[in-house]
Amino acid sequence: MKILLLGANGQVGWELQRALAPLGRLEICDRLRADLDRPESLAALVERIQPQVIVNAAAYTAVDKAESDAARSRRVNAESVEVLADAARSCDAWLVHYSTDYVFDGCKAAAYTEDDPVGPLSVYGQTKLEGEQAIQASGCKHLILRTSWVYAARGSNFIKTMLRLAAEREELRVIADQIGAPTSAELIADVSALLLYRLRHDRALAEQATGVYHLTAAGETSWHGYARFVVAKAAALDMSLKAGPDDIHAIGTADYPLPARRPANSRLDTGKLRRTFDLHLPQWEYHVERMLHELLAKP
Ligand SMILES: NC(=O)C1=CN([C@@H]2O[C@H](COP(=O)(O)OP(=O)(O)OC[C@H]3O[C@@H](n4cnc5c(N)ncnc54)[C@H](OP(=O)(O)O)[C@@H]3O)[C@@H](O)[C@H]2O)C=CC1
Ligand SMILES: Cc1cn([C@H]2C[C@H](O)[C@@H](COP(=O)(O)OP(=O)(O)O[C@H]3O[C@@H](C)C(=O)[C@@H](O)[C@H]3O)O2)c(=O)[nH]c1=O
Ligand SMILES: [Mg+2]
Repeated sequence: MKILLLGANGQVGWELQRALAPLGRLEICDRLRADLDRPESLAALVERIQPQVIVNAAAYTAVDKAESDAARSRRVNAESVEVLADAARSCDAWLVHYSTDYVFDGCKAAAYTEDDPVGPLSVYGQTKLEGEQAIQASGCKHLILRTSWVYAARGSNFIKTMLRLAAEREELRVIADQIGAPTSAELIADVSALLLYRLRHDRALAEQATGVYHLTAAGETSWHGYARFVVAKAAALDMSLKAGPDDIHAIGTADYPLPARRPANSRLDTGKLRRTFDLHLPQWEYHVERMLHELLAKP
């Protein structure tokens, strides 16, 4: 099986390089080899490689910057995704693509299911939604995996920001009225590989599996709860910090103005994915602790 991987140097892309390796021959593309800012260049790439699977981990993920850079965000998150989907359709390849909790407005009281109406609050969320819609309209075989609050040992993310700030400052202020599930790139990549393996070996499943799935770790927290957890665990691993968990103050969204609006409820219901593919998703704390060990534990 030939797999074309785009965005290979991102948090998820890097873990996919590891997780997809046993499945077949990987064609690994970074930004230089596959530039999603140039949608017109991508059809020829797919045509040349003739993959059985395209995995797209590239995206414009700078949520605040996207507000003033909508055209580029749309080229990367939507227009290029449309080209990839059309190319996948042409060579009858599966397209595995990642999307986000930010396609929702966050007003629902319970966790969002795949059937809930979308309503993005930001340019990032809107352009990611347009990417989903382009895939659905293309008619290619696809898995759109919506995830949330992604982190990895390699890459920049909320955990790294909190560790840096807690090392520099005696006090932090972190939003407590946005809730979701921190999800590790490692888990996302491992599950992606399992799904592809199942699709390859279960024809009946492959025939009805196309669609959107929510893929996050189990459980939930706020950004504030997440930051406290990270700082407490880092202190226990002897990281030298100026702020401890009790120095992280809970604030409201209104107290932390940013260019992009974020959903108050980012919780995604993962029942469809777990039932369809017979999978278990671990609690969010499990992979966060592993990541901190990877970053901080001394031999
Ligand atoms: N990060 C998060 O919290 C969440 C992410 N997601 C989704 O998961 C997926 C993976 O995200 P994640 O790994 O965290 O993101 P990262 O920001 O870690 O990685 C994104 C990758 O996309 C690449 N990229 C950006 N612009 C282009 C371009 N014009 N051409 C080619 N490549 C480009 C980047 O390249 P370079 O390395 O050169 O910058 C980077 O390797 C994305 O679809 C994202 O929307 C969903 C929910 C949460
Ligand atoms: C640095 C900092 C952030 N915050 C808040 C701002 C924001 O609401 C929240 C998280 O900050 P971030 O910058 O990590 O947020 P953000 O970049 O919006 O993270 C999102 O990225 C995209 C790609 C996604 O798809 C989402 O699932 C989500 O992970 O924490 C504080 O309250 N205090 C702080 O000191
Ligand atoms: Mg089209």
